[in-house]
Amino acid sequence: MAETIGSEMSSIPDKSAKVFVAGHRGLVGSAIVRKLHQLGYTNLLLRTHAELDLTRQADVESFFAQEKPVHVILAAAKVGGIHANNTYPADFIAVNLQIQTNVIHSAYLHGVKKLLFLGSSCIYPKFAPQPIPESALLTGPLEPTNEWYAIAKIAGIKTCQAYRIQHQWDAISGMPTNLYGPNDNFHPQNSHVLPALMRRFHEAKVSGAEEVVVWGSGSPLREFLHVDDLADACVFLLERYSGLEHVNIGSGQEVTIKELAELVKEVVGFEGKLGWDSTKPDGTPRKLMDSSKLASLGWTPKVSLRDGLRQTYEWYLENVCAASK
Ligand SMILES: NC(=O)C1=CN([C@@H]2O[C@H](COP(=O)(O)OP(=O)(O)OC[C@H]3O[C@@H](n4cnc5c(N)ncnc54)[C@H](OP(=O)(O)O)[C@@H]3O)[C@@H](O)[C@H]2O)C=CC1
Ligand SMILES: C[C@H]1O[C@H](OP(=O)(O)OP(=O)(O)OC[C@H]2O[C@@H](n3cnc4c(=O)[nH]c(N)nc43)[C@H](O)[C@@H]2O)[C@@H](O)[C@@H](O)C1=O
Repeated sequence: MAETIGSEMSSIPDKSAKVFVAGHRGLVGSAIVRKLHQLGYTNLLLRTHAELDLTRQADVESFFAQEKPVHVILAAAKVGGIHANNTYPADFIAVNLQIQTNVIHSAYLHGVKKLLFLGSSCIYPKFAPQPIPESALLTGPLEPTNEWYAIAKIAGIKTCQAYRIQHQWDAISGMPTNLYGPNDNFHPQNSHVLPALMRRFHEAKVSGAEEVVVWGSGSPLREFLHVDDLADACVFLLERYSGLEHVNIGSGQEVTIKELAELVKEVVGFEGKLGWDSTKPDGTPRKLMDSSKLASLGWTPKVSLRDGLRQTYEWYLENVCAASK
């Protein structure tokens, strides 16, 4: 199976073609919608979860039969941080398998030209070589706190590959690293680390608390990518990549959780102390992705972690805090 940029299956999309962005109100989907609008795409097909529950196979089939989108970006999923993944394993495996199987199969059946599936860096083995190349997939045991979600995401990559091999259908997969930005989930327990800390530091600053408690040991390393960069990479892949293998999408910017906590503390302006809750899991010790394949196709990220944090905090103040007053 050829892995080419600009192969027969890949063509630069017509900007008036109908593009279905599944999950358009989430962190990733909303950034992809902003990027598509910015690039001049005029015919976006959008449905809220309440309007179309993607776990319902018959509804998904009717939707595709009626709407006949030309391209699909699948950014709808059950998503959460380490605590949510560890607490709701059945939801993370079942909902994600259902959504992706329904959407991929219906898209294929109803003549979609190209589909982009999004996985996650947690698909790789817990002790994968660093930085992690695409070829590390399925070479070792997974991190237990998110293995259910990872198994669903691995099945998504394999489903895209199977449809490509059997039907010569243009389904591709992108593997984003840890993301952050506007429209993130700021839930105190179920969110990812960056929005969780932003909220906790902000609330501590407002209440005059002396200490903010951060989970785990502070030693795990994480690579963060601003969601606007991710959205840019997704459209880049949709327009230019057509290959069997999934593509890593990272920033190359890696920090320890302790460094992240100190950076968020500074951006928010909290002047108290940091405490550590060692009863909470650390998860994977390190997951820096090797994004050289994407770089070799011509894509590079633009937003630094410090600038991205400042912009996200402004967004949080204007949209989450202001809305709750
Ligand atoms: N956030 C991150 O750090 C990372 C995310 N990713 C991947 O990016 C993709 C998007 O994640 P992200 O934007 O963060 O997630 P969000 O939780 O912010 O958004 C997910 C979206 O999917 C929708 N959705 C969930 N279930 C259903 C359903 N049954 N039917 C229809 N819509 C549904 C949600 O709608 P509603 O809220 O109404 O339920 C929401 O709009 C996922 O595939 C995720 O795995 C990959 C790596 C890192
Ligand atoms: C994107 C990725 O996200 C998940 O994996 P993760 O990278 O481990 O996610 P996380 O952001 O929740 O935590 C990162 C680190 O940060 C520490 N940490 C400190 N304090 C808080 C805190 O307050 N909240 C959270 N959530 N973590 C905290 C936490 O203990 C851990 O060491 C996957 O489940 C999976 O969904 C996936 O693909």
